Amino acid sequence: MTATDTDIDTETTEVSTAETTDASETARPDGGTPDAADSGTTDATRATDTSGRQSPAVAATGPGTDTLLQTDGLTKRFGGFTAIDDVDFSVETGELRCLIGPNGAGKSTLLKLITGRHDATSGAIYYDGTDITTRRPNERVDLGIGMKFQVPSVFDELTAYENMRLSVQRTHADAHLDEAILDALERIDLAARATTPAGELSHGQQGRLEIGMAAALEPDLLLLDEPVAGLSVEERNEVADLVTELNDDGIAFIVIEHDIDFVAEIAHEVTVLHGGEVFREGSIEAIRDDDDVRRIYLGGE
Ligand SMILES: Nc1ncnc2c1ncn2[C@@H]1O[C@H](COP(=O)(O)OP(=O)(O)OP(=O)(O)O)[C@@H](O)[C@H]1O
Repeated sequence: MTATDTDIDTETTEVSTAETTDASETARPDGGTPDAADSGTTDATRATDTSGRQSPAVAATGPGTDTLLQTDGLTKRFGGFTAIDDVDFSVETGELRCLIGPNGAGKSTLLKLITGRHDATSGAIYYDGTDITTRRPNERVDLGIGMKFQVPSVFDELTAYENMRLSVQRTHADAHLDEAILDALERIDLAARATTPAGELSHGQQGRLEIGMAAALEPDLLLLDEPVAGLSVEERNEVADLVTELNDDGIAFIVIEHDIDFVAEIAHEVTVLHGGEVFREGSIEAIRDDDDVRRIYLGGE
């Protein structure tokens, strides 16, 4: 996604973290997912049966359970190629999960299925008591799923303050807006750069601004696709601190990351994807010591 791709209405000045697209995809004017045409028939499992009863899977992510997100046999095919293959994956409320795996394992595709940027070919996604499998991206944002994509999404010509305003105004009334924007900038250590155009911020500061903007929408689950790619060690540590702080505040995370040191610093549990399937799940220590993971992750298979 680039800044110019994002849908900003100059009257209401609105930005959505999951409604936007990157250069490889085309946004649909109806706000629907961009790839309905290429995904083939969607026969995703429905959450209610014909009698209108809620399925056990929906209830499993509902109030009183620890599970915030659950996928059930989730599959995504691009033509004849299966990028995500019958994946059962779940995230607990408030947990911080890292998603690793070799290039092409399906990590980004899985996140895009969760945000609604891709339609599922089959299977289902349940979030906080709701079947979101066919919900539009903006509905998923409203339900509490935020996303920071791999490509920059701040508006270079707007200041840090103006960028942050785009998010904060969605959750705060006018009377408290200024204070809330400054608080949000303080949280990401950018209050002193409030009047600096985002394009003049360092790569690391831009990354923090993007995460801060996504967090300002007050999600319960925040998805980050390679948040420290290209950052210096110092900038990486700042992002690690920020993610940890936001997680301590109660936001659950799914973080895709190749930088295993960063993963070790932040993760509770790690899921390894390989060939579109869940290959392993466990603690970072167990995953690091797993010879099979090392082999596939290092490209030996
Ligand atoms: N829109 C698409 N059309 C066709 N194939 C796609 C599309 N998006 C992804 N793929 C394919 O699906 C597979 C998984 O891609 P994905 O980007 O999810 O992998 P990844 O694990 O995120 O990889 P990386 O670490 O390199 O970013 C790859 O083989 C990729 O080429």
